[in-house]
Amino acid sequence: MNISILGAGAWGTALAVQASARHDVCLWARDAAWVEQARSSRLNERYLPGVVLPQGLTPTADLAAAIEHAQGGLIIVATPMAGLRGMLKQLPDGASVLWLCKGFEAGTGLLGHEIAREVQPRLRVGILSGPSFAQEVAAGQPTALVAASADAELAQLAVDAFHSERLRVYTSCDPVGVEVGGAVKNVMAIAVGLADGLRLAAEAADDVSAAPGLNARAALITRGLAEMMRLGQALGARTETFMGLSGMGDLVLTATGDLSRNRQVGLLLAQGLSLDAILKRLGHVAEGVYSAATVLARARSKGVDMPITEAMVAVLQGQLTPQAALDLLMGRQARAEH
Ligand SMILES: NC(=O)C1=CN([C@@H]2O[C@H](COP(=O)(O)OP(=O)(O)OC[C@H]3O[C@@H](n4cnc5c(N)ncnc54)[C@H](O)[C@@H]3O)[C@@H](O)[C@H]2O)C=CC1
Ligand SMILES: O=C(CO)COP(=O)(O)O
Repeated sequence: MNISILGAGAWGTALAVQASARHDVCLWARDAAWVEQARSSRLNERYLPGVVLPQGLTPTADLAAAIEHAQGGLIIVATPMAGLRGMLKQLPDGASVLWLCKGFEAGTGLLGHEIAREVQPRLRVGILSGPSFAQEVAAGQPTALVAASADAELAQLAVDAFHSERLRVYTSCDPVGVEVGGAVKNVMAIAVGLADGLRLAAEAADDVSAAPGLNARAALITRGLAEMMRLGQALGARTETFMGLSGMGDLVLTATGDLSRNRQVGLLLAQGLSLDAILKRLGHVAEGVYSAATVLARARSKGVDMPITEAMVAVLQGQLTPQAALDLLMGRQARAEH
């Protein structure tokens, strides 16, 4: 199959590396200088250091040629959420496209499939999501993904493209649930990072008496899942999706795995670094930073209570310290769990 991956960050590059073992893969980057360098070095030192780009993978800066290459095959949009709308606008009618980004669009508050409906309703669209750190996928470490689309043939095309002995690809007919899971887990990973970071700071100060520990981590993950499900149900998702790879699976991975950029944001905020300094240090996108406020706005418009998200928005906007956010969550009125 001919596959074009649009966006040569960590995740686009990792999937391109995997797929190029069996398919003819084009990897488009907007930076022509990067393409020149990648063609000669066969490396992506900026976004995925140490991973060799196989010969079956062709880096290109020519977007039209990349789109042409995937005619009758598959296009993967691998930009952050902020680039999705711009990419979809350039794709031809009838193209088969999946995106990898996880979030709500800042400003409009839309999920990917809603953006697609708005800008290019004649595309065949879906999402590829699930617990998957790019570095592990690039290294061929066992991973399971989910391809979600209302179009079952398109989800199957994703299986044909990426399913292998190292990478299992499940299908789902619930793009709404899969997208809500991917967006909300990023915000929860910031929250868990924040709590774990407060713990590390307390250990460094040799006073862990009331610091958040493993109990707090489990509570945030579980109550985070409850927030994710409430919002998903209000937006029309299927409940069982949140018990799957793109819900609980990705939430657990991102909230507890130190490779997560969103978790790192929380850990570093708890150390007292400014958000600007953290984003510079990461050098990669941390979608939760940009979509937390839109998750909250979307929840409020549906009358959905999302207290952890609300606290994270206040921390990210500098209105609450990490400790005050935790105190606020602990101080909420008692209520029934379900
Ligand atoms: N890195 C990972 O392990 C995973 C990432 N994702 C999601 O995939 C998306 C991309 O993540 P990464 O590749 O890790 O990001 P990254 O920060 O490593 O790279 C982003 C890439 O997109 C390009 N880019 C940025 N803004 C753009 C725009 N407006 N238009 C076109 N290109 C643009 C950058 O030049 C860079 O090549 C994010 O939404 C992320 O949440 C999903 C699963 C795993
Ligand atoms: O989505 C991811 C893993 O599934 C990557 O998470 P981060 O963007 O937090 O690194």
